[in-house]
Amino acid sequence: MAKTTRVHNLAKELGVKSKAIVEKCQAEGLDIKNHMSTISVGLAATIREWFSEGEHTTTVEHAGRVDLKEVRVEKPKAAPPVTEPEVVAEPEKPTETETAPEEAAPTEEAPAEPEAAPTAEEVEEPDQAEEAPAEPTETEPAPAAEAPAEPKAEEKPAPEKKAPKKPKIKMHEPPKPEPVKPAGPMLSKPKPAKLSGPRVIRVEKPEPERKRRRKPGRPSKPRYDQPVTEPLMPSQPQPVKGKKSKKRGKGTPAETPEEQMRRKKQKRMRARDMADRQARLAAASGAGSRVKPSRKIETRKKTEEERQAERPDHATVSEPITVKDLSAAIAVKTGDVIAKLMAQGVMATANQTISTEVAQLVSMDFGTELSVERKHSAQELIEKQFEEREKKNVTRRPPVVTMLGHVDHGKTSLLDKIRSTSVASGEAGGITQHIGASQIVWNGKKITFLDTPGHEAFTAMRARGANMTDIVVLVVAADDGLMPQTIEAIHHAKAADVEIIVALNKIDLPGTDVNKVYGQLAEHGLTPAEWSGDTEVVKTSAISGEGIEDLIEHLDIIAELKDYQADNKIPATGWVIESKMSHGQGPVATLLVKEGQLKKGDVVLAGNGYGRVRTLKDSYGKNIKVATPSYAVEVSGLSEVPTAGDRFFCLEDINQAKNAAEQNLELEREKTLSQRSQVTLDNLFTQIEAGNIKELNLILKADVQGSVDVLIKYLSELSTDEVKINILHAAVGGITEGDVVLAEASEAIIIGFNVVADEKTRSIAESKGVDIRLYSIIYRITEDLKDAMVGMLEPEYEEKVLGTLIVRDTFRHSRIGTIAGCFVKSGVITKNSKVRLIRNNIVIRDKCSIDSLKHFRDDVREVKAGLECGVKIANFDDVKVDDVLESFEVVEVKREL
Ligand SMILES: Nc1nc2c(ncn2[C@@H]2O[C@H](COP(=O)(O)OP(=O)(O)OP(=O)(O)O)[C@@H](O)[C@H]2O)c(=O)[nH]1
Repeated sequence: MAKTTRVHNLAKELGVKSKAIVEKCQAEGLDIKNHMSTISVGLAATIREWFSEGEHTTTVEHAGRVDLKEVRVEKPKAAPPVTEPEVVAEPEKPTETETAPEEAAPTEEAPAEPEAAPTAEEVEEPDQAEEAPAEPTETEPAPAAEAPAEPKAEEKPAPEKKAPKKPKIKMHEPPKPEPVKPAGPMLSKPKPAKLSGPRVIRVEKPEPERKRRRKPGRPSKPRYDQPVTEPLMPSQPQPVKGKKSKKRGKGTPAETPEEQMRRKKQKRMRARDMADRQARLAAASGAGSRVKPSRKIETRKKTEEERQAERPDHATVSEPITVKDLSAAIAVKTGDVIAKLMAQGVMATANQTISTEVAQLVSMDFGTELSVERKHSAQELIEKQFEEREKKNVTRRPPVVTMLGHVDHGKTSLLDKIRSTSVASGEAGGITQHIGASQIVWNGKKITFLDTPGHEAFTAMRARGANMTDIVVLVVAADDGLMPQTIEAIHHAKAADVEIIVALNKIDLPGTDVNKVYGQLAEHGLTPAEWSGDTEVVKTSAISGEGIEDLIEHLDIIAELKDYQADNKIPATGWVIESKMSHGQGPVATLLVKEGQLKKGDVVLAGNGYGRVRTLKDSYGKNIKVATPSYAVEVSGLSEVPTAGDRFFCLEDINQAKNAAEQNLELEREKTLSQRSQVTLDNLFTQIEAGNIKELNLILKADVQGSVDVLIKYLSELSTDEVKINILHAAVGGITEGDVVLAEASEAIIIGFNVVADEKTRSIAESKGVDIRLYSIIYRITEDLKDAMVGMLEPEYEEKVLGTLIVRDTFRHSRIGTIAGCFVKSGVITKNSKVRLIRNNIVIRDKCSIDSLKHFRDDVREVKAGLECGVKIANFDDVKVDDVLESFEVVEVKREL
């Protein structure tokens, strides 16, 4: 690096006044303020030239001479001539300068030849042009712009070029009679240091460039080193900030096209960097960024707006839909989606699945229309594969007939008569409890019968049965006529688009009014053929056997007309009619073959179950080898008990069956989870608002009948125009599992007044999401319900049960009172916990403090499950053996409305 000196040191060296140097420098436009200012080596060399006597020999310096007489200090002896050490010091650094002393000789010796001054074009290097300020130089005769490392310039004798316009020096005019002497052969005074000045000038050239960058708006001062390419005084107006960049952008005339390209490229890259940075800041939403607060807010706002704009109008997701999937599809934060779901009364975490309907509702709230693509399960793919199979052996198959009708109208008896068995007499309670199936052969033709239960509770199964069937025999007792379930059966049969034939049963009974029944049938779209309608009505008697053959004949005629067909050679498929877990055989299923053949040893997929067919039995319990279309067979060998109505498939690969069965199980579980959205007091208001609830179902359990009656009265009065209070069940006693099941099925809330739910019931309720509310003050129940219905349920405290204790013995102490000797059945009891005393599921005493808790003789803080302890309930002594103590703590609950 260049060594520097100070003005006063240099003045001392030259024997001149510091002030003279300062003034001279300032006159030349240099930034030298006072005698303490630092001077670079190059400048020092220049100054030495200025203050030398007639040895102004450099090729680049054209500043006015200094009148040394004026500026010399009083004691000339103190001013030594230019010293050698200075000269030696300079060449220490760059290698170029090392050669300077040697190269100086020819330069010094060379006579100054102004004509020989090279033009700017000749001497300018491209690099220099780029680094140099943008002031134009083309019109100026360039001073010797020799680079230190440029041998070409050094070889040439340094010509004295034309001096550019010189700045006016205020201090003094150069003496007229003494024109500038060209550097002459002054061998007697060899001062090589003088020549090193201009060389060093080139080395330090980048410095002024840096300064200019720092203060781009300021007019640039002429630099001492500027003669390299331009005169010291600017010949043009000073560039201002904007102009400068513009100028640079266009490129100086000295710039080559490559340089211009390079500069443009750099500019583009800088712009891209800035854009990237802005993007990163925006993506980080300002968090952790070093952006100024004002700008941060601006960025965040912009981001939110952008998000709004980025939300798609339409999105597509595949089932099953998790909250995460939905948020990704509609470009909304998962937290926001969860909040929206909560507002709709659906509690779900990011990874939980939600129903399609709920997902679409949420999407609409965010302004996105959601399409849901059904993801094809393995079973669906198998189904498709089966449907596309080539059928080469299509033949007629027996019709599948289902007996439908009202309870006790004689379905089973009729079927029994048909197949000449005695199934009806063997049934428990006289009610058909499950779907049975049988096949009869009549005149060499087969007919398959499905016997469906007629009870209301089995409506769903009956509906499934109707879908499997070809012909429905609507059994109507002639004495009863059409009953509610008969009408329902008609609707099911019509919806399934199957043939309907009416068996007007019990025709043997006296006093039956056939025309009345005909009229009823006609009312429901089944006008009898006798009345010129399309419906065949066969008068039958399961007792006398009247009309049985006629009925079978009619069935056969319909089958012939419809020509039911199937391929009986391909792998079988069909439905599960019924299933059970057999003690000896494991899962057993009754399958109705729709198509193909089912053999012993076949791999079967049926709902969640799969396996090889171990046994194959017909409806009479006889082992058979193969079942063909319309056959109902009982199979064993499945891994799980399938559900009635499940489709079954015969597959070649047991692994395929296994995978599909496992997937079915998983899908079923997800479906159950996504469908569950129990009503609770917390989400009641939102459910009401969302229109999900029009009736609030309640189950009331209380300690005494009086409480039940009062509660029914008070709670019924809470009904409003929006919500009707519907008390499903009200009874005396503790809350049972049955109450929870009923509450789950009917979306009800359980209210317990002075009663509790036992541990098992509580855990079932928790798993099913059933809300159980326990109270000991009636008005609190009404208040809570009222508040919940208007969405004003206050955050409050909830009791968290810690443990359950059984009182095994009691000890009377004259001073303390009755101590309950307890066994901690579950959980824990702590000294600080509250207890309630329960006798026969009725709360006898609630929220009691504990006076003392002992384990043997020791006072303890807590006693855990499996240990015994002594509990003294504060201010209460009526403790009895077998009482239950429930320990609990009161915790604050934040409601999420
Ligand atoms: N007199 C007379 N009684 C009949 C006739 N058919 C059935 N019954 C009687 O009606 C009662 C009910 O018969 P079921 O065959 O069990 O009737 P269901 O429709 O199968 O009844 P669920 O299985 O409960 O749906 C029995 O006592 C039968 O003996 C009939 O044609 N004439």
